[in-house]
Amino acid sequence: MKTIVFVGAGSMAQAMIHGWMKEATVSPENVYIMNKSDQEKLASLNETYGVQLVCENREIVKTADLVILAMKPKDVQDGMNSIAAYLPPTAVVLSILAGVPMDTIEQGLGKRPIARCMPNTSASIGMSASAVAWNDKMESKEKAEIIQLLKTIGSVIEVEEDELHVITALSGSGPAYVYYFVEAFEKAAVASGISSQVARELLVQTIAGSAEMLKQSNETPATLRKQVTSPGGTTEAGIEALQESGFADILARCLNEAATRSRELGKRYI
Ligand SMILES: NC(=O)C1=CN([C@@H]2O[C@H](COP(=O)(O)OP(=O)(O)OC[C@H]3O[C@@H](n4cnc5c(N)ncnc54)[C@H](OP(=O)(O)O)[C@@H]3O)[C@@H](O)[C@H]2O)C=CC1
Ligand SMILES: O=C(O)[C@@H]1CCC=N1
Repeated sequence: MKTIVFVGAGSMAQAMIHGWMKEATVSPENVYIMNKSDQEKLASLNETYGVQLVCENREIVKTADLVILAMKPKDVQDGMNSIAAYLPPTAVVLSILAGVPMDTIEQGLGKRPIARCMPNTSASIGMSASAVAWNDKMESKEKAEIIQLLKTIGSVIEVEEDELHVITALSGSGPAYVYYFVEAFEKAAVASGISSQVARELLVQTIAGSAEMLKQSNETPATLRKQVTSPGGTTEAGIEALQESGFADILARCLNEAATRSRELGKRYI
């Protein structure tokens, strides 16, 4: 995959570019970026990473080996229209759009090898949890190249396309839930007399440590939770408050609402 063209250079494209440049996976001379109108963002990415600008020179799309669709779902048709006439038949397409099915992309850009991936913003530090699905045109060599690219920005698992709605709700949106959790806990700690600095430092390390425990130990989350929970102790009191407040139901609702939105996005922009 020598020449890569990003159609849409926003937050997620930047996270991926940052990850690739940090790991020197891709050479910046081979990465082209385009936006709808935000030239300032393009100039800033050019200055920071040395990546190239498509600008008015759409001819460059003719040299693309890999095109990454990274605009918002509402812009998918415009974005595809802007490159369709230039896209060579050999180019592979990787979409990171929430909800939008590969069928829609095949209709806009022709039957060709297409991958649909759901990364997350932790790509910028090489910690994305990415899931990827393929259409039936994708050959194993192209799959391997895309997996290799995705591995340099974090972990990758191969899934079926219809699983991506729930995955988008879980790990695509997931960082936002964790940040919201930290915001809420920090606010509660400050209200209870701890400084936000102390609360943040302890919370962040607690999350990082717990994530590592989940990765490194062979125990289930429930067993690890029980190891913290002394009978009649503080954790038990805290967990009871979560249970009485319907915490598990709240998270189930969060996941369902986000997955439903992903399905709706897919239908809205066909
Ligand atoms: N943010 C996240 O955490 C994640 C996002 N995603 C998916 O990634 C995609 C991008 O999200 P995100 O980076 O947050 O969005 P941003 O709004 O930050 O970036 C979208 C970019 O697309 C550009 N764009 C819009 N229309 C066109 C067009 N017709 N041609 C070329 N470029 C265009 C915009 O340019 P301009 O500003 O000029 O309009 C903008 O720079 C979405 O589909 C989202 O579902 C997936 C995983 C995680
Ligand atoms: O909120 C969104 O729609 C995108 C998809 C996953 C994360 N951000």
